[in-house]
Amino acid sequence: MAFFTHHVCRALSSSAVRNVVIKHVTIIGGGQMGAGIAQVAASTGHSVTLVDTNTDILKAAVKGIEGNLKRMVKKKFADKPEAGEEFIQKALQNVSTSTDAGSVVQGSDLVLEAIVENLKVKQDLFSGLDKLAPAHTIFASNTSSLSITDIASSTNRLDRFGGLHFFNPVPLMRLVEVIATSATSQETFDSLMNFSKMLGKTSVSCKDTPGFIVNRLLLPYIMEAFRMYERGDGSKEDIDVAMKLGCGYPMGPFELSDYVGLDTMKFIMDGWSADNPDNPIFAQSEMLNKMIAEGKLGKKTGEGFYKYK
Ligand SMILES: CCCCCCC[C@H](O)CC(=O)SCCNC(=O)CCNC(=O)[C@H](O)C(C)(C)COP(=O)([O-])OP(=O)([O-])OC[C@H]1O[C@@H](n2cnc3c(N)ncnc32)[C@H](O)[C@@H]1OP(=O)([O-])[O-]
Ligand SMILES: NC(=O)c1ccc[n+]([C@@H]2O[C@H](COP(=O)([O-])OP(=O)(O)OC[C@H]3O[C@@H](n4cnc5c(N)ncnc54)[C@H](O)[C@@H]3O)[C@@H](O)[C@H]2O)c1
Repeated sequence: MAFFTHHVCRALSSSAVRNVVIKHVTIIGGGQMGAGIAQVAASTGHSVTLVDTNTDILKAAVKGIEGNLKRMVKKKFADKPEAGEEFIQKALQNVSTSTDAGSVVQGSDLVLEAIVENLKVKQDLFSGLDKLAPAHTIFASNTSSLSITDIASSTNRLDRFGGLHFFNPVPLMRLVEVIATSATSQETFDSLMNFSKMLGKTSVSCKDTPGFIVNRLLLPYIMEAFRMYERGDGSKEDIDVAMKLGCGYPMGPFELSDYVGLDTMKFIMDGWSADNPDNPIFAQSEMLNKMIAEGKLGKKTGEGFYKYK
């Protein structure tokens, strides 16, 4: 019944609003995820403005995008290097950068954030942009597990707000979770689904429940791997090999944690601990806290559970 009511309400509340065809995209946060999403959007013909507060990060992001495109083109256009070069140049021409989100959102159909996993910071960002973006602009968050409803509550565009959760590395991972809150209009949801399709991704529809689908299952698995290691029940190498060869996973839990970034893992974990203080699955990991205090954040800093140099 609730499901039926929800869908009828979504359909009614938004009947006057047209679908937004997303062509111009502002992506906020030029880190691992923002740069990856920018790469895929630009290579599929969207015009992209990538925003970060840090100009060095923006330079590194564009350089990384170019490097990744070259890697991909080598394989895809093996017999046609000139067409490959043209593809790279076209994609790069679709990307511009800025340190001021407020000045670039006017022309955007979609504003997608991939900044730090912190509710207050995301809310502050969107509440400011809500006053500057055109009425038709859809806002979306790439949050790993914060509530989309909570992030959207900082704006006056609840019907034009949803979640678009990409996976790392964005150019290779085929899934996007599309999240609708109870206030997201059917048109907004359809536009986000269609955008994911235009990026060449497969989408699944998710409710705005903690961790959506993937992270609700992934987080307890990774945390249990940490506990096994902390108890001395297995070495990190053996646990990684076991999960790769025993389950066919491309990376073991420690390799994957280094890949995601241990700071991001902790931001995610802290959110779950705060909301579920009595659930041992989400209890703090002293090992993780110590590694972060030592600046070992994983692949991005050259060391996490493993060394990368
Ligand atoms: C406590 C909290 C826990 C929750 C955490 C949640 C985080 C988040 O919300 C959700 C996630 O994302 S969860 C995370 C979800 N993610 C996962 O679970 C990831 C699991 N890992 C994997 O799927 C694989 O290991 C990879 C796909 C990463 C690499 O593949 P591989 O076979 O092991 O290694 P390879 O041989 O090196 O690369 C193969 C080819 O790819 C090419 N290439 C590589 N990187 C590239 C890039 N960035 N761009 C473009 N291209 C790139 C490379 O050049 C090569 O091409 P070639 O033409 O053949 O030379
Ligand atoms: N790392 C992953 O595997 C992964 C996967 C899916 C989703 N996510 C989510 O995506 C988001 C970003 O993760 P990431 O791994 O790319 O982080 P990251 O640390 O690599 O990048 C975040 C970037 O945001 C910038 N930033 C922070 N506040 C900003 C602001 N107010 N305005 C503009 N830029 C700002 C930072 O300078 C940084 O470059 C998080 O919400 C994370 O939970 C991460």
